Amino acid sequence: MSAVTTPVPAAGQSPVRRLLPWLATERSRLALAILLGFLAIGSGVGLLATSAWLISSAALQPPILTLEVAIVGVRAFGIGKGVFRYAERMVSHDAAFRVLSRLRLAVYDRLAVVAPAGVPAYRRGDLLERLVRDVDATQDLPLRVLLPYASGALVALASVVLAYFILPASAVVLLVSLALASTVVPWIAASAAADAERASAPARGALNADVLTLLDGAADLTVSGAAPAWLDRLAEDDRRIGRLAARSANASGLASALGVLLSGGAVVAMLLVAIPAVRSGELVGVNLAVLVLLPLATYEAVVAMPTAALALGRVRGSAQRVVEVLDAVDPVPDPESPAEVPTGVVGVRLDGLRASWPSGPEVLEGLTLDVAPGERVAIVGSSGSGKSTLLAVLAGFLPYDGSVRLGDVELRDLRGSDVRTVVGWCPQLPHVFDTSVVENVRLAKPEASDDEVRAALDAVGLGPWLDAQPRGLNTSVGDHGALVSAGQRQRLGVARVLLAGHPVVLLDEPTEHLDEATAEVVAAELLRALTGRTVLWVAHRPHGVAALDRTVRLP
Ligand SMILES: Nc1ncnc2c1ncn2[C@@H]1O[C@H](COP(=O)(O)OP(=O)(O)OP(=O)(O)O)[C@@H](O)[C@H]1O
Repeated sequence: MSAVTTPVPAAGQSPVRRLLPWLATERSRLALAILLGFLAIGSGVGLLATSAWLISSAALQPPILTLEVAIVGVRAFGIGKGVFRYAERMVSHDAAFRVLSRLRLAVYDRLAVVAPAGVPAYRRGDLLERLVRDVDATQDLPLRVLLPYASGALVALASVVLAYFILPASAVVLLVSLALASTVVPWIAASAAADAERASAPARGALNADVLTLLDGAADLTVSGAAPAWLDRLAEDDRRIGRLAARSANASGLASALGVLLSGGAVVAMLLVAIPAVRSGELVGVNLAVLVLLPLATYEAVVAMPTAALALGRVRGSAQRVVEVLDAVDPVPDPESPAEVPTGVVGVRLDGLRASWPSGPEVLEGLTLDVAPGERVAIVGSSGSGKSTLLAVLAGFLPYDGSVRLGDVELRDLRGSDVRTVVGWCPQLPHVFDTSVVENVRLAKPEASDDEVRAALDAVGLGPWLDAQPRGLNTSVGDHGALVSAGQRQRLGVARVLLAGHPVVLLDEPTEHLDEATAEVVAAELLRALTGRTVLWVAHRPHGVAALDRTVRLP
């Protein structure tokens, strides 16, 4: 289960709203970041306004003392702008990364809970893209959407109030221009790029999936002459992402142009309002410069809003893909009050067992079988008859109807993690990690000594092969076992199960890739090492099976 506190998302909400509870976990840091952002942009406005006043006043050559406060103000605002911006960046990124790490852990946790049968059927590269890039993209919600909008709106409001006190009519000019720049311009930008922003995350997922397929299947694709077609497909994926990025960039450029037009227009409008006010004596002359520069300074508060609107579209696309993983249904939920784990040598009893894969047809249709404690049973049957499915049920990865008892305990009454302390499973194609032989086997029992690992490897007949390797136990197996044969890879998986010492052992065709003579020897060794444990051995071929206690045929 999760090691961190993660908010429970309410299903049915929009994907972006589903992220808000995660943001709320960092609300104090985010509030501080908004305040610092306000002070940073506010210092910029203060700097320009004070400078304008200072320059205008200095032109009238007053006694220097009357300018002292403004001179200090210019310095303070100048320094404050940089210092506050730096502090805002530190605090906001700290908060965003904390949220991000919680969200990523929640996604991992979900995948760990629902795996393997409940992992959504995305292509591998696409799932990777969701875990990495899409989770990363959600940091834009606090950094590029929430903060610019919140601190920008505060500064805009403060500037309008300042303008009001200098000349009420100027506040209206400023308010209209800022309102247009913070609502209409972002809306235009977001509308122009909406489709592109929504489509960019799935397009990246497709590219990633295609790259992985090409890399994984490079040899087969090259031999079958299909590689050029896949390269063309990648090029098309790439062009599609390029087109989407160009549409976003065009929208962003359009927003910048409109923003410049608006701020320029506001300066002209300010002049039109302020000059008559100076003539009529309503406005002190030196404040004219302040009012004219105010829209330019305040523009910094709204300049990020179109970008924020575009970022929101992007976040929406990515959040949707992250939420889909978070919503993946656990096919075998843990019971509310789990039963005690059975101890000692455990038998397995199936009574009317029915099981299927999620959204697939029923594979096991009422299987009954009694395996006594310590008995070793071969499970045979035609391809697709459900042998591996039976093992997946026994390992607690698939839900079932009927009854499955481990010792005296019904399997569905146990926690999944408890089931797997009793039952060890070596699948047909065990995963090997790109590390040494010893580390690949030791992951089943991290505290095992080299001698224990070696004994397990001997029991699966890998002793002579290891003796011939210059690096022995430290021999590397390569990426996906590229440096070992299929039979060796299979036996590394079996050695893992042997080492872990589960009372019930499920082996899915452990001698599948071996020649007949080797298969007989390995099977005999293996059965010796498994003495005293209950074994269900799925087999296609008869090698070694004769030495088991009995054979059960699936219909
Ligand atoms: N991970 C899975 N997701 C969905 N369906 C699956 C999955 N694994 C197997 N199936 C389906 O379950 C059925 C039984 O498959 P299973 O692998 O249990 O048969 P098997 O007897 O072990 O076959 P084989 O001898 O060829 O390994 C098949 O129709 C298959 O399509």
